[in-house]
Amino acid sequence: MIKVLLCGCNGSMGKVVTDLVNEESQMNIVAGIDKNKNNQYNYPIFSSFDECNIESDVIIDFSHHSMTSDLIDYCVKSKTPAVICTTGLEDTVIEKINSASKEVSLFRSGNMSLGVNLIMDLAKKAAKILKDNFDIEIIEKHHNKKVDAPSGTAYMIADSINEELSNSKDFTFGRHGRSSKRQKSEIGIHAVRGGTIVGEHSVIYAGPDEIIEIKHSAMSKKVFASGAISAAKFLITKEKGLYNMDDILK
Ligand SMILES: NC(=O)C1=CN([C@@H]2O[C@H](COP(=O)(O)OP(=O)(O)OC[C@H]3O[C@@H](n4cnc5c(N)ncnc54)[C@H](OP(=O)(O)O)[C@@H]3O)[C@@H](O)[C@H]2O)C=CC1
Ligand SMILES: O=C(O)C1=N[C@H](C(=O)O)C[C@H](O)C1
Repeated sequence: MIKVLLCGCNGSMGKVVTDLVNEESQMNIVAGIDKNKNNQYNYPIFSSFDECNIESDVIIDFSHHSMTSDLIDYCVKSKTPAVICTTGLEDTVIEKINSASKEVSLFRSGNMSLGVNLIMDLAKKAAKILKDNFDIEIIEKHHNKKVDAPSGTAYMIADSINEELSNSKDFTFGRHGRSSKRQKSEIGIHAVRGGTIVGEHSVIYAGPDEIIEIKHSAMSKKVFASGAISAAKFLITKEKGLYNMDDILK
């Protein structure tokens, strides 16, 4: 039985992960971490890693960026692998994850769905073929409870396109103003928030007299929870290191 510690267990994603793990025969949540200790589950909830005295085989984290640094300290100290799905991480925390992965196995992805990881490949390929003749804009749409903007996925897509173009692009976030004419080197990134939109990402390539659009829509939060559960099963078989969805999909 794989013992899971679920970080952010009382959040929207925490609830979906709990329901899906309950359907698994070889996996079980042994404890949760959440600042809100209101308990609707059959496992104990701790408000911090310091309080947590229950051993686990793997951590699944859908919580808040302010928690990630403590999560990494706990992973290193307890040698527990973690699937980090939380977005909005500061650069210093990303660096901390990268160096901690020399001591423990960590998996990080801003989007745990199969589809987004496929469109990242398509987006890179399109950018390479279309080169400088096409302006690239990314539009992401999410529910009105989302804390961070732009989304982790929008950053992932923009970074992978930029890498493909030898890091020649700058990111412009939510363009506005009287003198805000688009520059050739820009990738525009725009965040829309409203209602219960689960998560939509479009990459638009606007060229002379034609437009190409690559789009992914998540229809429920289950795709992310199920991706995180698959990543947890994958991670516990791996040596220390940093992994992402590419490692599962290849
Ligand atoms: N990689 C992926 O595929 C996906 C990533 N995400 C990311 O996962 C994260 C969680 O998303 P979601 O479930 O929608 O968010 P929620 O806000 O619904 O859930 C987060 C939970 O963490 C709790 N929390 C907040 N701050 C702390 C803290 N400092 N210590 C302990 N617990 C804390 C919240 O408590 P309270 O409500 O009291 O603040 C809440 O219960 C986000 O970063 C989101 O972007 C989401 C979906 C997919
Ligand atoms: O907060 C969310 O809901 C989501 N967050 C992730 C992100 O920031 O990209 C992934 C998904 O789109 C849902």
